[in-house]
Amino acid sequence: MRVLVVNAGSSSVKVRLLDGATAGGDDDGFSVVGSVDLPAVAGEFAVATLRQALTRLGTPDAVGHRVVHGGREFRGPVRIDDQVRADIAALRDLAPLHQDAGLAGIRAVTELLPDTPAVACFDTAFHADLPAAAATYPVPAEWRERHAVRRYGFHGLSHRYAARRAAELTGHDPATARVVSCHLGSGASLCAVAGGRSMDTTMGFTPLEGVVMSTRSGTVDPGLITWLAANTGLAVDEIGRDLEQRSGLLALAGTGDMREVLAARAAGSRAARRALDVYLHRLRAGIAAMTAALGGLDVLAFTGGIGEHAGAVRAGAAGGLGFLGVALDAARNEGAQGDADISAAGAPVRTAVVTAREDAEIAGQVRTLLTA
Ligand SMILES: Nc1ncnc2c1ncn2[C@@H]1O[C@H](COP(=O)(O)OP(=O)(O)O)[C@@H](O)[C@H]1O
Ligand SMILES: CC(=O)OP(=O)(O)O
Ligand SMILES: [Mg+2]
Repeated sequence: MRVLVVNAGSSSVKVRLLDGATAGGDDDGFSVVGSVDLPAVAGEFAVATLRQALTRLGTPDAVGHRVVHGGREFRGPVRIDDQVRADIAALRDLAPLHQDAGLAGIRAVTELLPDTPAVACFDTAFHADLPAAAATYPVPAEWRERHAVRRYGFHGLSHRYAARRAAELTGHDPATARVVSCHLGSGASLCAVAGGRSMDTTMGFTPLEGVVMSTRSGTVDPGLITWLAANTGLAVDEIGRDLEQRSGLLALAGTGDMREVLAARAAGSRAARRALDVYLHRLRAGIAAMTAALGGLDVLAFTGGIGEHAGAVRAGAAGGLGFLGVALDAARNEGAQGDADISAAGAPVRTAVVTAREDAEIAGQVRTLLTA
């Protein structure tokens, strides 16, 4: 089955054609036939550009879309129809930038391929069965009941794939392994995975909670927000924008690009050093918290642009986690290209680098749903 995977992010759209006829392999039997990255402007992108891309890539049998928020309704992949599209749109207030991008992708592809079956695959679905202790905020019942306030979690497509792949790479059985998956891209979250199930994760009601990101703060004291609103004249939407777009690495180092942070630190920048120290402090704390949710750790997985390429970040995180049994082989860590086991010989916890393959995960879900 040839599946066109559309991963429409807030700043770019990645379109890939995968062919699932190839059996076996590292990515659920899907090989990438072609790939096109398109710019997205404010969540929209040109149908004409997409048409050109499709002409180059060829005709798919089915389409799979990454949709960030599935709310309470969507607990797994669904065939897209008018009702599903309306239900996805109704969730936009919960993650406006991400949801608008996903909807724009669905709209554009539907226009070009109206008769091709299309499936929505959700970032939140992997976390739909989080244990109540991890999913519940200790806030008034009316918030939880009337406004569906809970911890949803995100990056589920990436975590699900990375946890399984990291277990395989390190000689563990994915059906039983306890894996902490670290998706470190411009957005970042960690996930505690036991036997392929999400047991805890660092993002919550929105993709703002958790570890430090490129431009997002991650977790801050909620009292800070009420204090700012009461005392500074900043409007609530300005505070929200500042926490999402003007915080994180950008706020501390002047750039949200980890490559630039690492280069500036190497050149002696104190701001870059502190930004990295804060990033790693929170990352290690998050990994330890995820490990506690699992009652122990077999495999630590790094994925996403930073997780895959920033050996210094992996070393900085692992360096403080020896007490958990994590230890890296310095040469393997520095030299890692693509999927690799980077553990020190004899380390009781294995550490792996995994290329993020939301596309393979989506294609697999599309095939499973449409052939069921
Ligand atoms: N070689 C590298 N070294 C360090 N960081 C890198 C490297 N390559 C990419 N990154 C970082 O990865 C991040 C983007 O991750 P990615 O997963 O591609 O983003 P997105 O979440 O937008 O899909 C950026 O902060 C970028 O600096
Ligand atoms: C959910 C989320 O944060 O996605 P991204 O990392 O693509 O911004
Ligand atoms: Mg990403």
